Amino acid sequence: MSRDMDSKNTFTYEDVEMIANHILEKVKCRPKLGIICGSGLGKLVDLVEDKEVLPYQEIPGFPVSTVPGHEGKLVFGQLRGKSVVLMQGRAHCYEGYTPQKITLPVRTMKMMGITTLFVTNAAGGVNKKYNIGDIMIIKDHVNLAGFAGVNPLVGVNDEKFGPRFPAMSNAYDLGLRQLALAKAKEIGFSDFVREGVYSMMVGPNFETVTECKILSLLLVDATGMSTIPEVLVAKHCGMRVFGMSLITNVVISEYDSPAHANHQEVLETGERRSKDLQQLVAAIVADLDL
Ligand SMILES: O=P(O)(O)O[C@H]1O[C@H](CO)[C@@H](O)[C@H]1O
Ligand code: HPA
Repeated sequence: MSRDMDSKNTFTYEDVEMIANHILEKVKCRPKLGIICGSGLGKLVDLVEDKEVLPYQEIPGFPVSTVPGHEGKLVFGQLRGKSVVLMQGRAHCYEGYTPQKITLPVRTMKMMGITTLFVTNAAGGVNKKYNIGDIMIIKDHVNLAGFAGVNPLVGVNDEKFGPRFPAMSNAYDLGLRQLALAKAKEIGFSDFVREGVYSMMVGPNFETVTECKILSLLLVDATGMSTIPEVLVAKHCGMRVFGMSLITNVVISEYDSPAHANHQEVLETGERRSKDLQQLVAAIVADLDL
């Protein structure tokens, strides 16, 4: 397929179909479950057996992540007896990509037959009760980037993907959230697994103190720089969505505090909690109906 796809910022239905077929010609696996791994969470691929790996560079049009902690590979294989594809790393708008480009992999997964999407991310804890290392099951989001016009669904709408005005009141599937909470309890994780609201600002800077105070007033529990565009596109094309944030740091909400957020802390927390996250994802996937 032509590498012209790489310079595109928006993709037609036919473009996405071509990219999906290109991938399916290269791998034997035919998954129904897709998992996007957030910053420092790429070790989730350790759960996968019979791996088939495709670097994003080899997939026409796919944005290549430039951020440490995002490998940039599509990993197919078996996870607890189910065929899956993991995105080991994602691209973000702050890297200079359009919202349509960073969500191309989601539409491509849909076209490859994925019906359920798990999104994971590293996030800063806004809720004062949250501790570093907690896992937050996402029950809803506040699309702050969307308030500023950053939304992958802006533009001409092709009904073959989904409706012009998709509902978002049920973005994070209730059944999957209940399954995740039940599994967390079963494996003894209830003390550090919570349910809450995620928000996204474009980044790449971390939030100011006043911004953190505003997030709290907006009922946000954890904040990051990703995920929401992927969820919007996944829901638009009819996928079932489940989301989890690892609280890698707590946001700074006191003026004149000497502390500051940094990506190294984000990656270190991801590393420290990777086994727990793997255990929870494995337990959920084991009982998932696909
Ligand atoms: O959302 P993910 O990709 O997990 O990454 C989060 O971690 C990075 C900041 O440390 C930002 O990219 C933020 O979005
Ligand atoms: N803010 C925004 N994005 C993040 C954070 C944060 O505190 N931690 C990890 N990603």
